[in-house]
Formats: sequence, C-alpha cells, structure tokens
Amino acid sequence: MTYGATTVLHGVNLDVARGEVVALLGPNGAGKTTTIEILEGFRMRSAGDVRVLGTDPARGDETWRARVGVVLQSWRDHAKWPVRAFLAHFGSLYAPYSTARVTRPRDVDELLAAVGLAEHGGKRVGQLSGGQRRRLDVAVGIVGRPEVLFLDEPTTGFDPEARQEFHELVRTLADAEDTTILLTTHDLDEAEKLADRIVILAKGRIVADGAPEELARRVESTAEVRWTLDGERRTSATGTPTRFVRELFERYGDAVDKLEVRRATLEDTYLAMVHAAETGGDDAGLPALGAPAEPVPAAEVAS
Ligand SMILES: Nc1ncnc2c1ncn2[C@@H]1O[C@H](COP(=O)(O)OP(=O)(O)OP(=O)(O)O)[C@@H](O)[C@H]1O
Repeated sequence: MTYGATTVLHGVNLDVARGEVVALLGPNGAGKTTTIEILEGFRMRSAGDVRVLGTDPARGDETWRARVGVVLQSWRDHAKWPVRAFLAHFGSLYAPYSTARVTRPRDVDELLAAVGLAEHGGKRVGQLSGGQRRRLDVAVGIVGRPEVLFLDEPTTGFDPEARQEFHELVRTLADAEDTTILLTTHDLDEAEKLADRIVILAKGRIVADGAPEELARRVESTAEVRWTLDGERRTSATGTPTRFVRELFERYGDAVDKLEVRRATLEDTYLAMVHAAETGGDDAGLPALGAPAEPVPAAEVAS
C-alpha cells in the first residue's frame, strides 16, 4: 500500500478464519489503521488482493456492508440524539438485511445492557462521558449483528471495569455467535487475554503472527539471571534458567549471592521484535517461534 510515493504496507499476508479473534499490534505509524481501513472498504489499496466474506471490500455492496461491523478510531459526533433512539435508528438500517440465520438488528435494550449503557439509554449522546461514548461506538459496531467485526483501538478511554466487560463481550461474540473479529490495540495484556492470534506489524510488515501461547513460549525462552560472585556483579541471558541456576550452585556453591531470575515479559519480546524490524535486524537474537530454548553450558556461567 502506498500513500503518494511512500510505501506503508509491504506484502501483508493474512488469513483469518470464521470466529477467530485476531489482535493487530504495532507501534504508532506501523500501518494498523491503514490495514483495517482497506479491509473495511474505507480505503482503496494501491496493490494486492483482498477478500472479506468472499468479497473484495473495494467492491462491497450494501448487502456485504450489512454483514460487516466497524468501530472506527475517531469519534463521529451525533451529540443531540438520545442514545436509545440513535441505536434504534441506526439498527433499523440493517432490518432489510435480516435473514433466517442472522436476525438484524439486535434488540436495542439487550445491546445497551451488553455494552454497559443500560442506565444511559435516555441521555443524549453528547451527555455521555468519553468511556461511555466509546461503549456506544462498540454498540454501533455490533447493532447489525455483523459476521465480521473490525475494531480500531476499541478500549481507548475505558476504565478497568469497562475493559473487563468489553473483553467478555468480544469473547461472547466470537464463541457464541461465531463473529470473526480483527482489532487493533496498544495494550499487550488485552491482546494476550482476548485474541486467538496476535499479529505484530512494524514498518508496514508482519514481524510476528501466532497464538499468544506461541509468543509466550518465545518469551519464556529468554530470561536474565543476575548474581554476585565474590562481591562482583554478574549477569547472563539464558534459555534454561532453572538448569543455569542449578549449574551455578553446583559450581560455586555458597559463593553465589544476591541471585535474581527475571523472565522476559511479553512487552520485552514485543519491543525486541519491533526494534529488530525498525533497525533492519532479523530478530534481536530471539529464538524462532516454537523453537526449543538453547541450553547454556556451565562454562559460560563463569565467563
Ligand atoms: N492519508 C494519509 N496520507 C499519507 N500518509 C498516511 C495517511 N494515513 C496514514 N499515513 C501514513 O501511513 C503510515 C501508517 O499509518 P497508520 O495510521 O496505518 O498507522 P497505525 O499503525 O494505525 O498507527 P497508530 O498506532 O498511530 O494509530 C504512517 O506513516 C502514516 O503517517
């Protein structure tokens, strides 16, 4: 994908199965919104082949659009509308696309309850707080009972409770209604909790694509061991910290002091992958996804 002479997406190749929840992660400017807008049919790509529900989004008709839900990053104001009336009106646009299998739109009161706005249906949109408006955005995205849902940074401005409720809603949509969900987020914990699969974009390329457990395995493969030996501070990175520490004690016994083992977090791994992509390195020395961790020989302990 190019904007003028600047290429912002390169060879992004992604297949998402029905009912899958995919989190798209990446630093500011990585290309997440551009990717999601191309898939939504809101932005025309400069090259490449794209299909959503079997249709090229650039040519999607009204029937296709009724099957797709969108929660954009920026708020579009409808300040004077009462919340319930606004959702009812918006939902009514989906009624002609109701089928025997998928009833459209959703019942407005059930929807308000699902997004935690049950007590705010009578307020005007302009009277909602920032987080409540974001909940309304989510309600607008799902009022037509979409088969595919795109959410661009949906939880921005959510308090912890709203975040938790949103996570439950997303899992219900995916597990009970088989909704396919692609969301962008900057919250690694959120991605780990919610997604069946995490895709990391950096500089317009996919630098990692796997289940959270696969990423976690990669995280587990590096740990930092710190200790002092004869008062001297030592540090070593190891793929097998338990074995490393056992060998350390076998070799030096009580001379080992102030021992600390720090496992890398998902954030460490994410930052390492993004840094490697941005500086042109291959992978910041991290083992490949799913690769067994390399044991560290005892000889290295002393070095
Ligand atoms: N309309 C536009 N015209 C020109 N360049 C654009 C346009 N929209 C985005 N870009 C550029 O494309 C790149 C990718 O932007 P995009 O908004 O897709 O990133 P993002 O990953 O969603 O970032 P963020 O996390 O900040 O939302 C950036 O370098 C951005 O400056």
